[in-house]
Amino acid sequence: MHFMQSLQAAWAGNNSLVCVGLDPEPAKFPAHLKDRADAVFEFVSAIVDATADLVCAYKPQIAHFAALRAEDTLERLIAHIHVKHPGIPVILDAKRGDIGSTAQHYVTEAFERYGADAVTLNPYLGRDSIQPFLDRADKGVILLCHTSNPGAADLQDLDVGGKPLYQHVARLIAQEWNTHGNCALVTGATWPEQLAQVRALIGDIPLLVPGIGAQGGDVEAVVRNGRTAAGSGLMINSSRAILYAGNGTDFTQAARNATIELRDTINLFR
Ligand SMILES: O=C(O)c1cc(=O)[nH]c(=O)n1[C@@H]1O[C@H](COP(=O)(O)O)[C@@H](O)[C@H]1O
Repeated sequence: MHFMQSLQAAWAGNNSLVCVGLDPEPAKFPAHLKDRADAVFEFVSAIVDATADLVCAYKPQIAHFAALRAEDTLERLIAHIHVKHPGIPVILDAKRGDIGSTAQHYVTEAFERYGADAVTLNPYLGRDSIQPFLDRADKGVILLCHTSNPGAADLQDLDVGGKPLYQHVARLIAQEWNTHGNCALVTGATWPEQLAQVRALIGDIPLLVPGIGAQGGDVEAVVRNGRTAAGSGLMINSSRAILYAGNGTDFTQAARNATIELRDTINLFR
């Protein structure tokens, strides 16, 4: 199924706008898992199995696996999600962006090697760097627009011809790059005003919104400023606040409870 169809189905089927970020940090794992040979897979797959009926997507972050020399674990994890929880889309958070000939290899990496349904990309090299991804109409192309970190303002808020740069990015993607309807944008939860500005520029294009939970973004402001007229259109990501909600033998139950709480809080404001 196409990414956008899977996302729509998961939004509706699970009545959830929650995206769980899969960012393994072994130092934070429960003690009983730490010494196990396959701890990373056991941890992240257990979190997935405990939350799959509560989410609209999963977002594994590639550096968290690569830094551990665990790319093979990432491949197995994505295959596990597809087999055990078919229909839940997987966003590979890789934030790629390079000249077109190299971008083609990143396309192969994301969609053939890892089997992701969507990938995060940095748009600042321009359209030709993104075109090989845009051409994959079945896959989601999720482009950084206004990121969640404090330094987002350094460049993304710069005035360019009377408007901040991020608004040019939003308009360009919505009006020119989204010809196959497979684009989404990243806007951080920590910048709710900018989130509202982006929503006003892009119609119903989906937004991936990281920055609630550990980064302190406000869920109500995100939903009110980012939802579509139908009360949807958002993939609200939380990683650490769900993954490490507990660190005992009941860590999956703690993650499940944190996900339920987030889903229900979001749904209050839709
Ligand atoms: O593209 C992203 O996912 C992303 C964009 C952004 O602007 N801010 C941001 O935090 N992220 C990612 O979202 C996740 C946030 O993790 P938590 O702060 O633990 O919920 C991390 O994997 C980040 O790499």
